[in-house]
Amino acid sequence: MRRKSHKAPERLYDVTIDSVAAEGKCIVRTDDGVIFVENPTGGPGVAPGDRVDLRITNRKKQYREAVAEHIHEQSAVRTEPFCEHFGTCGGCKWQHIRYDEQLRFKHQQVVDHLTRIGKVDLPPILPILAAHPTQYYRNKLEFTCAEGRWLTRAEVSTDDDMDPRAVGFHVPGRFDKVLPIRHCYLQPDPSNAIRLAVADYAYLHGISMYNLKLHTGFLRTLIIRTADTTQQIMVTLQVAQDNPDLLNGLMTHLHRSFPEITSLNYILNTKKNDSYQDQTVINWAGKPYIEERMEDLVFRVGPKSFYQTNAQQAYNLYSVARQWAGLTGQERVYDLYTGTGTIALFVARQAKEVVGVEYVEASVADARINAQVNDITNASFYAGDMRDILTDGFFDQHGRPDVVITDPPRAGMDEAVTRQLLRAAPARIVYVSCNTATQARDLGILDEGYSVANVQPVDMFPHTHHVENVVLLTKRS
Ligand SMILES: C[S@@+](CC[C@H](N)C(=O)[O-])C[C@H]1O[C@@H](n2cnc3c(N)ncnc32)[C@H](O)[C@@H]1O
Repeated sequence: MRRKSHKAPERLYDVTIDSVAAEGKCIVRTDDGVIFVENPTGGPGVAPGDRVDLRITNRKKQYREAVAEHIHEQSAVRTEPFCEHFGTCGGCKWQHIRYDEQLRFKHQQVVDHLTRIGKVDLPPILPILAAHPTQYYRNKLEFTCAEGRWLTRAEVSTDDDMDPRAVGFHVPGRFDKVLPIRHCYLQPDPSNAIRLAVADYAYLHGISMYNLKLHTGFLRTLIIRTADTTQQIMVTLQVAQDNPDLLNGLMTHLHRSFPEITSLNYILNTKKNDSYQDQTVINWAGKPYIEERMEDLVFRVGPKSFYQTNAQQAYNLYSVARQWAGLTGQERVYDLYTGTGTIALFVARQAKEVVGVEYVEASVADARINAQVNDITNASFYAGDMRDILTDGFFDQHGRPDVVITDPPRAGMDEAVTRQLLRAAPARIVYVSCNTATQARDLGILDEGYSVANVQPVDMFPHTHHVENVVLLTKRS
């Protein structure tokens, strides 16, 4: 019989957190190697400069992982978290770190990745573009409805009055557990009021929430989109059962309580999971889309369309990309991973021609509509996996690019795509990235033909570890 080992977990006492590492973890460097310290849900949350006791939770060949069990002294980079859900919610995990320090850490992360992973020659990296405001900056939030225990109204004070219905975010790592949110600092008004109205209405009218384990219940998700630039608001409810009475009651309530909602929709999803990209959206009231403005452009955003979630910072980022594209009106620009074509359309008036490529067909359809809505006739969009579509034949058919703007997902570009860009040999490549580790890897390959001429980090998501980065590459002669 094998005996269970009861070895005491390894602990380190009174160590100082050095800095932040990838994915929002912190790092401690010891003589025995590095330790990555998690900021666990429900834990105290650590910050660089804290003096802490650590419990090792995992040992790997190259590093160890740990959680902080006790904080002896708090670092000067700390500030008071603003949200009551800090430590339990998975969002805004850096709100205990001062914003100027968050920016410093993000800037450092860009420098570290580009130098250590990319190993390319770099010009001085520009100061990171800070976000203003740093709260209520998101234009889209998706809440999950679930059975929970939560007070719906301030005046309810006894345990018996507690609402068993939650509308909030998934508890990190738990597909079936939802954290009821009272006030979220991510999306502007009336986002909180709409979410509370749905939870209150469900409570008062006995509407059940979908149970992801038992597959019972009615309300699944609530998606709220707000467009700061036009003040339009879209609400989409996802329900699991075809029950017109329940649905119409709730929709009528929202419609009357929030006349500012310009697009009210629902999705009947009877599948076992909440993903709705393959489901039909029914427009219940208002228009089936909202509009965002950027300079003289109007973008239609449907319930399933992708649009950058921080519209103000997206504008700043696109402006950098367009400036670095160096357009004179004579260039053929390729916008790779174009989504709904926003970057392509943003640069189109200053280019001879723009070609956008993206693999989500619905996004390509949105891009074409947005080109029409804005009277842009020199942009064309094609659907396909970048690796398959960006062939020599494609370039022969649509013309070689003078400039490429590329904005891949977190995984970066497939190596075949990166090599294809080397072969296509545009004069400039503007590489927009939401993951500097994969961007750095790709820059290492592009180094065969290109020099890094400029680097601009952009903070799109304050109080998270995420950082966007724009890199200008110029062809070596
Ligand atoms: C970071 S988003 C960029 C969106 C767009 N540039 C914008 O600013 O709104 C990345 C886009 O790449 C698309 N994508 C991901 N993998 C792809 C692939 N293998 N081939 C083509 N498109 C892909 C995604 O659907 C998504 O729209």
